[in-house]
Amino acid sequence: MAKISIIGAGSWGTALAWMLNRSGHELTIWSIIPAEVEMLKNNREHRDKLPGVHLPESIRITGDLKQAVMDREVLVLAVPSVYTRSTAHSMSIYVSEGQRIVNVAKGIEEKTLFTLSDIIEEEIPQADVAVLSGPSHAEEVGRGLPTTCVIGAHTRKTAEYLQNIFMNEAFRVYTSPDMLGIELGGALKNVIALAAGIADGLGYGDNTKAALITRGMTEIARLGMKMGGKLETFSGLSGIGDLIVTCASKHSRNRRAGFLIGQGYTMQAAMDEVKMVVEGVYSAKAAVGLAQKYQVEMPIIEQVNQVLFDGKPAAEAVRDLMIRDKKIEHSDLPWE
Ligand SMILES: NC(=O)C1=CN([C@@H]2O[C@H](COP(=O)(O)OP(=O)(O)OC[C@H]3O[C@@H](n4cnc5c(N)ncnc54)[C@H](O)[C@@H]3O)[C@@H](O)[C@H]2O)C=CC1
Ligand SMILES: O=C(CO)COP(=O)(O)O
Repeated sequence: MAKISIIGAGSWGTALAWMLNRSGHELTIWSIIPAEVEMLKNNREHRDKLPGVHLPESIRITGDLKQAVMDREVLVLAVPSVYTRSTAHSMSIYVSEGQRIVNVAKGIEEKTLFTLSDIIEEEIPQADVAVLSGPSHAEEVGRGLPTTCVIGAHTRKTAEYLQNIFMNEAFRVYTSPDMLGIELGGALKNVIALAAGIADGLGYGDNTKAALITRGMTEIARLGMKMGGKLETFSGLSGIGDLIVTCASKHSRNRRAGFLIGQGYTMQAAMDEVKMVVEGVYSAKAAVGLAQKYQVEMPIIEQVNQVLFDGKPAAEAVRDLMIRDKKIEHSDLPWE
C-alpha cells in the first residue's frame, strides 16, 4: 500500500482521497485554505463541494505543504488549473528526484498555452509527472459507482505503477503513452460542454446536443492531432468519453454554467452560482490561442468565446454556426 497525498481539497481531490483510502492506501489531503482544512477536520465531509461523502479519520487533513509532499510515493495534484503553476512552484523544494506526481486537473495555461503537465515539469523538473483523466465526476466516484479513466505517463513503468495504485473494483484504469492527447481532450471538452449547456439553456433539443458533441470532438481532434496527440486518444475515455459525460451529466459544472448563460446569466453570475471551478471559461481563450497558433478551424470554440467574453447573444452564436459555409463532413474523405 502506498503513501499518497492529494494536493487540493475541492470536490475531485476529496473524492479521490475517499476512493484511494478505500483501497487501503495511506491518504493525506492538503489545502491552501486554512478554513477548508479546519472544516474538513471538524466535519470529515466537504459539505459545499462533495456533500454526503464521509472522510474516515484515517485520512489526514493538513495545511502544511512540506508535510504533505515529503516522503509520499505519489502526489495527486488536484487544484484548479489556474493554481497549478503557483502550487507546483510552492511544492517544488520538497519534491525528491523521481517522485511521482499525477495531475488530475483539466486545463491549458492561457498565457503560455502550456498543458498542465508542461507547467509542472517546468516548475518541478525533478518529478516524474503523469496525468489521470476520463469521464469521472467526483459525485459518482465518491459513491463508488463504476468509473473508468486513463493514466498517461512518459514510461510504461510509471503508468503501470500508477494503474496498480488507482485501480479497484469500482475504478478501472487504462494506461497510455499519449499524455498530450489525454490533456488536450480533458481541457478542450470543457469548452464544448459550455456550448452544450448553453444549447440546453436556450431550450434546444437532443439533436443540437448530439451535433455539438460530434462536431466539438472533430474540432478537438483536429487541433489535438496537429499538435501531436493521437486519434485513438480522442476516440477514447479522455476524449469522446469525457466529452459525453460533461455535455450530458447533471453533475457537470461546465454544462451547468453554460445552461445558466443560455438562460441569460452573465459568465460571472453563472460561475458564482455553480460555486465550483468552471474550467471551460479558463480554457476557452487558450483554445482560440492554440487554434491560431496551429492554424486550425474551431468554429464552436470561437463562438463560445464570443458569448463568454464579447457579450454575443447565445442564440445568435448558434445561428452563426448553422449558417456557416457548406462543408464536406470529413475533409480527409473527398470523392476523387
Ligand atoms: N469535480 C470533478 O468531478 C472533477 C474535476 N476535475 C478537475 O479537477 C480540478 C479541480 O476541480 P474541483 O475539485 O472540481 O474544483 P473545486 O472548485 O471543487 O475545488 C477547488 C479547490 O481548489 C483549492 N484551491 C482554492 N484556491 C487555491 C489556491 N489559490 N491555490 C491552490 N489551491 C486552491 C481548494 O482546495 C478548493 O476547494 C479541475 O481542473 C477540474 O476540471 C477532473 C475530474 C472530475
Ligand atoms: O471533468 C470532469 C468530469 O470528467 C468534471 O468537469 P465538469 O464538472 O464540468 O463535467
